[in-house]
Amino acid sequence: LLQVLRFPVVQLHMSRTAMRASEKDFENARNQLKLLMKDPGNEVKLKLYALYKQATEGPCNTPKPSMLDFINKAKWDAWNALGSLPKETARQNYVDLVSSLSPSSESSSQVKPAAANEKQPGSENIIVTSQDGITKIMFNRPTKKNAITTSMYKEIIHALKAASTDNSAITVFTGNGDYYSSGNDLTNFTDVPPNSIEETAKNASILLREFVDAFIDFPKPLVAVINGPAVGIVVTLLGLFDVVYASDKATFHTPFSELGQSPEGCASYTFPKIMGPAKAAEMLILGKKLTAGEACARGLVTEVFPESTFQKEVWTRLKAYAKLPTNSLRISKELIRSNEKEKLHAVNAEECTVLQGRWLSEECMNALMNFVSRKSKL
Ligand SMILES: CCCCC/C=C/CC(=O)SCCNC(=O)CCNC(=O)[C@H](O)C(C)(C)COP(=O)(O)OP(=O)(O)OC[C@H]1O[C@@H](n2cnc3c(N)ncnc32)[C@H](O)[C@@H]1OP(=O)(O)O
Repeated sequence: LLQVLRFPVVQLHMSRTAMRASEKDFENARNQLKLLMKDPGNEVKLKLYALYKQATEGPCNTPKPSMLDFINKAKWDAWNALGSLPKETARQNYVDLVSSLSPSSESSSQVKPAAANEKQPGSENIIVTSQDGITKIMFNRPTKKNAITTSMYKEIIHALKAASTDNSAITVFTGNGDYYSSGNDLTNFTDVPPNSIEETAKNASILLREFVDAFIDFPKPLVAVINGPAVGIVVTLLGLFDVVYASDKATFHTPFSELGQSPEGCASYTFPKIMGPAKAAEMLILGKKLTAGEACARGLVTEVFPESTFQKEVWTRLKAYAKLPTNSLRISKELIRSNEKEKLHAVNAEECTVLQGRWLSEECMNALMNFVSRKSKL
């Protein structure tokens, strides 16, 4: 059986290293900043200040300046808004932001704040655009029902990091085509040499943990615009979103037991909190597929719209929300979420460890074989 399932050879360690800015990258970014020809404007300068302080000193720890001390108050607010963002993440965000200001930047997942509806170079499966105060991250693999490949996980991590410091007020995930997303691309796990299976499962677990961490730490309002059916990880992640709008043709399915797997995306913690343990078990253990209306009644979805008016109504509303004061949006989100962060990181770590074991189980391998041989469709 192990020889039939050949897992893909992926270089997750490499990418992980690449995502973490070193002290040297940080120092280079500081020098690069001094060479900037154009003033990036006050908003960006405040972000740079806040990220620098967070990266070097950690969370804001100085007394709040008086209301009349406008400049120091603005700086303090910007730093304080970063809450408990880890030093490492702040350092990476600082490097990303400086890199996005440099005209010579060639970063493939850089979000260009002013560029409306522009595709990221070299990244067709995930399209990131920024317009009207909204950064939109779109799954764009409609022929495969927007299934998420290994490289798409990495691109999303990068896009979230860039979006956390760009000029947008809110960040929105949606799907292109008839599906929101069919979840993990099952072929991620079907083309690996037998002697690399354990290492690949370990690397996948590391990548998954980093991917979910990026959602837990995301500082701005995160909105899901669920245009169609959603399966697996894109459903579990919804517990980490702030608002979920769904078309009435959307469905929500977490068939983990059928796949020999177990919940991820912190759903083992967020779903029982959102809908109560009995309803959560029905989804996460028994794999019950919900309609959009049912998901809304359980509190997983904020509001359901008729498919005929879904896009128009939702985007009109989001554009209006994106005009709200950005610091206030962040601070309110921080208040709602910060108490949970430590717990969520611990849950994420535990879920990834359990899944790593599941991916090596015979139950999981049989399910993947069934998918590949087209014997099973959910
Ligand atoms: C770093 C690793 C992290 C891992 C994190 C773990 C996450 C757990 C999960 O996300 S579990 C959920 C996994 N997803 C599924 O189990 C869905 C599998 N797909 C299906 O059941 C069906 O395809 C469907 C119900 C989504 C749609 O069925 P339909 O009959 O309408 O369409 P097709 O089956 O013909 O699909 C069209 C083509 O798309 C390919 N495809 C769809 N989903 C996936 C997928 N998840 N992985 C890989 N490929 C997928 C499908 O194979 C068809 O391709 P083809 O045209 O080349 O045959």
